[in-house]
Amino acid sequence: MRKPIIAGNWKMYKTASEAKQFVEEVNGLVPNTEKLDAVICAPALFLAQLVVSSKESALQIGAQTMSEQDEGAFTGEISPVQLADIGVKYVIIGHSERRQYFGETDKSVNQKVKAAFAHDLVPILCVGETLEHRENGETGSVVEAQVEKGISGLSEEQITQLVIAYEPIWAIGTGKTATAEDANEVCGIVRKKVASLYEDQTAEQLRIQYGGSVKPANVDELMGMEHIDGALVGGASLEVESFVKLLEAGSNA
Ligand SMILES: O=C[C@H](O)COP(=O)(O)O
Repeated sequence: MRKPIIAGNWKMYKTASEAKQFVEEVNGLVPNTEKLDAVICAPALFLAQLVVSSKESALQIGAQTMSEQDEGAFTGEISPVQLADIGVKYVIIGHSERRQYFGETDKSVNQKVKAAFAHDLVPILCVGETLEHRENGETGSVVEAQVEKGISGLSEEQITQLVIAYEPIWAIGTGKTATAEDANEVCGIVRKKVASLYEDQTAEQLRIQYGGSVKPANVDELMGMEHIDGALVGGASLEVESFVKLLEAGSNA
């Protein structure tokens, strides 16, 4: 039985006071922690404050990206050492916006995933195809390649702790959701790929999220699918009401 994980990705939204207020409101509304991992991945600027604000609750705080380096002359970067030191638990790695706008590659994504594990952060490794890939029938091969390169060199144990988020790029922020069946099919491809590289029981423990216009209206159907263990949520994680509804759906899945 895989524990569901609902993670909000706030991207570059909210001010410090809005972020603090959100977390304080959500704190008491996070459902049973035995049944769900609830995470907010906030802008780096707010992480330290939010770790403190969420201390008494089950809400966990994640970063949206990080450097693969522990330290050094890398202006503007934030290291896994620094994230772990302030109590951050999760980090999104290789989000399609990072790949598209900030030049992240499968190679750098793999280095970041390894660096996260080296500092006891849980990486949420993002993969997903463009609309063009999908229309050309390349979804499976594109996602398989991203998975294989992204997890290269990880141990069996690390795979059981890893989270992979399947996010079709054409569904991000567009209001277009993959059908639950299509999303499940690709998440199944991800699991099968991992099973071809690791033990079957390891692949069975891997948690796979779907991301792309997840909202209260479609989350139940998505969470009901065999290979979908959670959601990585942008827009609908920005409002307390909709985020809490997603958490409830996750804990009932
Ligand atoms: O990381 C989250 C995804 O990019 C999905 O964003 P969205 O829920 O706004 O479509």
